[in-house]
Amino acid sequence: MKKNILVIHTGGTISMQVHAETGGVILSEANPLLKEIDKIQQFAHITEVEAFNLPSPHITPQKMLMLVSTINEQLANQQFDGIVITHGTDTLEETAYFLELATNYTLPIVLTGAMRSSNEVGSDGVYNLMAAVRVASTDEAGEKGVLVVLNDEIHTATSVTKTHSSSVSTFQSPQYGPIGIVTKTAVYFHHAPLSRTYLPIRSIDKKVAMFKIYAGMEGELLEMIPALGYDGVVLEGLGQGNVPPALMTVIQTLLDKKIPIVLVSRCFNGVAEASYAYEGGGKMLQKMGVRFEHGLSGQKARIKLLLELCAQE
Ligand SMILES: NC(=O)C[C@H](N)C(=O)O
Repeated sequence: MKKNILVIHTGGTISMQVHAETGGVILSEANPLLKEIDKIQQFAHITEVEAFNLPSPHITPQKMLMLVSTINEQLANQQFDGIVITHGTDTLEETAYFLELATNYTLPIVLTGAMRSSNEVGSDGVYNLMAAVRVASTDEAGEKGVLVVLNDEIHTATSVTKTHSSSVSTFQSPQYGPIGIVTKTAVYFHHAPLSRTYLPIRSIDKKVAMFKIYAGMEGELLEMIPALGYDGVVLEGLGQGNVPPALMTVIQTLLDKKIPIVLVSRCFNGVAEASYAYEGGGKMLQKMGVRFEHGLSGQKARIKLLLELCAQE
C-alpha cells in the first residue's frame, strides 16, 4: 500500500535552474521541482508544502525553528507516514541536525537536495527526491532519527557532512559511513544509531560563535566574544583537541564569565579528547572546564550548544 508522505520544500539547488543568458544558477519564483512531483507519485501519495524558497546559505537557526513549526502544524492537521524535506546542500547538515535535536517524532524525517540544478545535464534533484520518498516510505526508516538521503546513500543527521564542493557523492559520514543504501528495487539499512538527544526549544535567543584553531592563533578574536554578546563558543581544536598556548588566558577569562566553551577536533576523522598535558593541551583545557564534544563536527557542535542554551530558558 502506498504511504502518505509530506514533502516540504525549502529551496536550494534542487529548486534552482541555470539562467539561459548569464549561466548563473538561480532560484525562480515558480519552483521547478513542483512540476516534477508526478514522477514521484508512483511511490507514495505526496502532499507538498513550500516552507520557503531560499538558497541554503540564507537559512538561519530561526528558519530551522520555523521548519519545526511547519512540521508540527502539518502533523497536527493530518496523518502522514513520513516527511521529506528538500534543502540546499551547503547547510543541509545543520538543518538536519537541528531537526534531529529539536524534534522527537518516530516517523521518518528525511532531508535531500541536489548538486546539479533542475535544467542541467545529469540533474540529480528529481532522482534524489524519489530516493528520499522511497526511504521515508519504509517502516525501517522510523525511529532512526533524522536521515539524509542523496546519491543512493542513507546517512544520519548526526554524522553526515558535505565533503565535496560539486560532486554528486558529496555527502559522506566520515566516522561511521552510511547506515543504508537505496537500490533500483529496495531500501536496505545496515545499522542504526544508538541514541538520540532531544532539546525542545521555543525561540532562538542565544548566540554561539565558532572558531577554527590554527597554528600561531592569537587571543584577540576570542577576547571580543563577551562584548559582541555571544553566549557560547565552539572551538575546532588541533588534532585530539589542543590549542596554541596564546589562547589559554582568554579561554580562562571566558569560562570565568560563565561562557561555555565546547571543543571538537578540526580533523576530518576521530574525536577530541583530553590526551595532552602540555600548555594548551586537551588535559589542561578539560581541567579548566572546556567541554569535549565527541563525534560532532564544529558546525553540529555549534547547533547543539545553541539549542542547549536556548532550551535552558
Ligand atoms: N547544491 C546546493 O544546493 C548548493 C546551494 N548553494 C545551496 O545550498 O543552496
